[in-house]
Amino acid sequence: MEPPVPVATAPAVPVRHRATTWSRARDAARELATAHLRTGTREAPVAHVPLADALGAALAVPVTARAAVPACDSAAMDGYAVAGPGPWRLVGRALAGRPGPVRRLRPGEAVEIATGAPVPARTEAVLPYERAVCDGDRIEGPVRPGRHVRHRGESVPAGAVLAPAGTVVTPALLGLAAGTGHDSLPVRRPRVAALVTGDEVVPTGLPGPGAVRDAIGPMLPGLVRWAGGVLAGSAHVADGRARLTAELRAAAADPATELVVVCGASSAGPADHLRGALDALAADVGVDGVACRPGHPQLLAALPGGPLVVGLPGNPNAALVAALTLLVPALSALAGRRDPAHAGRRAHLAGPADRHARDTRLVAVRVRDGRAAPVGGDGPAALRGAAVADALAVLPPRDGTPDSAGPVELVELPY
Ligand SMILES: Nc1nc2c(c(=O)[nH]1)N[C@H]1C(S)=C(S)[C@@H](COP(=O)(O)OP(=O)(O)OC[C@H]3O[C@@H](n4cnc5c(N)ncnc54)[C@H](O)[C@@H]3O)O[C@H]1N2
Ligand code: MOO
Repeated sequence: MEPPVPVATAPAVPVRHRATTWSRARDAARELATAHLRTGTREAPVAHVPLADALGAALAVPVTARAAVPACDSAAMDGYAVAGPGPWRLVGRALAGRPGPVRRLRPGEAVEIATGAPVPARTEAVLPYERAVCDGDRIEGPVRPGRHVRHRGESVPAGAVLAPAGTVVTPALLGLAAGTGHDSLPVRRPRVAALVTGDEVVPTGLPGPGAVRDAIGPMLPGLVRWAGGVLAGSAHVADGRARLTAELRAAAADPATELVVVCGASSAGPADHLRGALDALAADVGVDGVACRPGHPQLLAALPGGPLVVGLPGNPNAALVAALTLLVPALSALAGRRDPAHAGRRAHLAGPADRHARDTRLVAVRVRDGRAAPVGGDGPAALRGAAVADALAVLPPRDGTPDSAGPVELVELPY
């Protein structure tokens, strides 16, 4: 046990005033993570995961079609496969998934055929039922050569590149992969470990007097997955620099961990030990404070030879903003995919929202018809706004940025 922290004490570390601007911090997070990857210190191995588990992950390598689509020349309409000029004599019926009645057609012959069924060799066109005139086994109707026949590989030739590395696996990509013969996909999902700090923080139930229910831990699995990673573990850490240092050292020792998120302990109070712990571990701190509201005491560091560390403030909405500023850009870069939070969407503000003199403000908004209406409830400790918002509007600082009636940048919220 560590001795209790004296009530009146100097700050754990001196308050620093090196805040990075918000937009620079967001860009730096991606740059630092990309540079970190290049050093080869940590990179998630390529995992071949079943299709059902690949949704949302980023492709680690380009994926090519294992099979052509369609796999053979086939009918694009229900009707009659015909050869030569009409009228044609009906010689059988071909259904998808069953062997056809004849291997090849002779001029003047027709086979009744279902959409998707392989056409017999020498088929010149498919005559849809709607255009056919039938009299017993005699068929007539207008056709053009090649009409309503899908040729092998017409949609996807075998071996064609389906999607480049970094593509986020969507339902459509899952369908495409399955349709071209894949049962699994090669993805890269950086592993993230979380340390939730604070003696007062409890993980379940109604918080008793002086206790605070953990509101950040439950946000992390979704945030991490949205950015292309996987939250491999989460631990509660009681306040204390030695404890936090030990937990960070342990997390760094696991070679599978690429990023550690520390919640709380990020500010300048007597129990805020993150910077002290990082100093003890000789971490390289790349972003130390961000000029934004909420969320300014956030940081990004790299442990020597080990994972990146993102420090999120203890206030839950400040933590969410910080996660969108540093964690999501860094993690999506580690995953080799686009950043889902910063997609370049913009909208006009549809209500009053005060700018801060020196810091960028991030305001919870609902976006309708290109207009972003502030929803309120978005102070540092309040998640009520973000919980019902579509996005965060980015309000640049008043000082040095002229007033503008133009649209503001939006930060997407995870779902
Ligand atoms: N002298 C200064 N004090 C503070 C500053 C500052 O710059 N100078 N910054 C303020 C801002 S802004 C924020 S945000 C907080 C950040 O605090 P920490 O990251 O050090 O976090 P704590 O002090 O541990 O907690 C702050 C607050 O949040 C509650 N908390 C903590 N963890 C959780 C959790 N997992 N779920 C829900 N709530 C949590 C904690 O009980 C506190 O109420 O510092 C300000 N102070
Ligand atoms: O991060 Mo604090 O406002 O900025 O809660």
